[in-house]
Amino acid sequence: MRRPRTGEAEGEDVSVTGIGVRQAVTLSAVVRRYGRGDGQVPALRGVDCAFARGSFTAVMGPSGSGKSTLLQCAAGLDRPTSGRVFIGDTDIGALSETELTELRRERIGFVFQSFNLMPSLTARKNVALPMRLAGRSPSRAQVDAALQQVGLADRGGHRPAELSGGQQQRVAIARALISSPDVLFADEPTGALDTTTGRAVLALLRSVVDHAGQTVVMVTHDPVAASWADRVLFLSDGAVHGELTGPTVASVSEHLARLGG
Ligand SMILES: Nc1ncnc2c1ncn2[C@@H]1O[C@H](COP(=O)(O)OP(=O)(O)OP(=O)(O)O)[C@@H](O)[C@H]1O
Repeated sequence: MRRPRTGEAEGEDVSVTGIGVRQAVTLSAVVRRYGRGDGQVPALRGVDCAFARGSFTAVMGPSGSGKSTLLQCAAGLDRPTSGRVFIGDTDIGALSETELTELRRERIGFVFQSFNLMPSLTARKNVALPMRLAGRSPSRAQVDAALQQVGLADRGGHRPAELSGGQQQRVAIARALISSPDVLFADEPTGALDTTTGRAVLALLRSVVDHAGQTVVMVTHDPVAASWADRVLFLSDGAVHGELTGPTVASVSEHLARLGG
């Protein structure tokens, strides 16, 4: 079984000294409120956490606890109401929209539950699309290498409808990996998959960390999916409520039950 590697210690410190050196992503006192006045919803109430380079973390918690909001803020897809988010040592709140777009393109990959592939494009063209939209044409070899990494070297010419759900998600992961991002964020990547295909996607995320040294942060409701991670961070009501290193299905389920999730 996997175990957290050296340097990926329990209670990883969130202090400024670790930023950019050991941490791929750091959130400091992050608050995110939606809406205004009486209708305001505090989705995150002051979150401090960090994700070590080359680690796989699952983020869990009851529905509405702020998991997706945390991921969106960490990935620079949403801006916190207050607090700071660092990718490596870059404070992304200090970036202009153009700089943030550039940083997301170069250093961050995002995978969604619903794959979000273009139905009319082949797997190869889907994988190449973000780079093409950014005005760069990846080489055929680059695209094929990304498809190879997710075990779909022989499916490049297929359209999404000709692929299984698990294969479609692997194409989406190849699309996220083609720019060799430091961090891959995944929001319920196995939520729409059956157990077997979900396991293949989790094995792939695991190998992205173990073999490519990238950092994966995954939101999930599933204790089995979370048990593939090095660490589980629990959220409840917009705040961090504990973490587990070396999670097992049983320990994750027990912690979730205590949170009421
Ligand atoms: N765009 C939005 N506008 C208003 N409120 C929002 C918005 N997005 C999220 N919220 C609220 O913020 C809180 C946290 O939402 P979030 O989606 O981050 O939770 P979650 O833990 O990912 O939930 P789930 O497990 O159900 O997907 C919830 O109360 C939600 O209703």
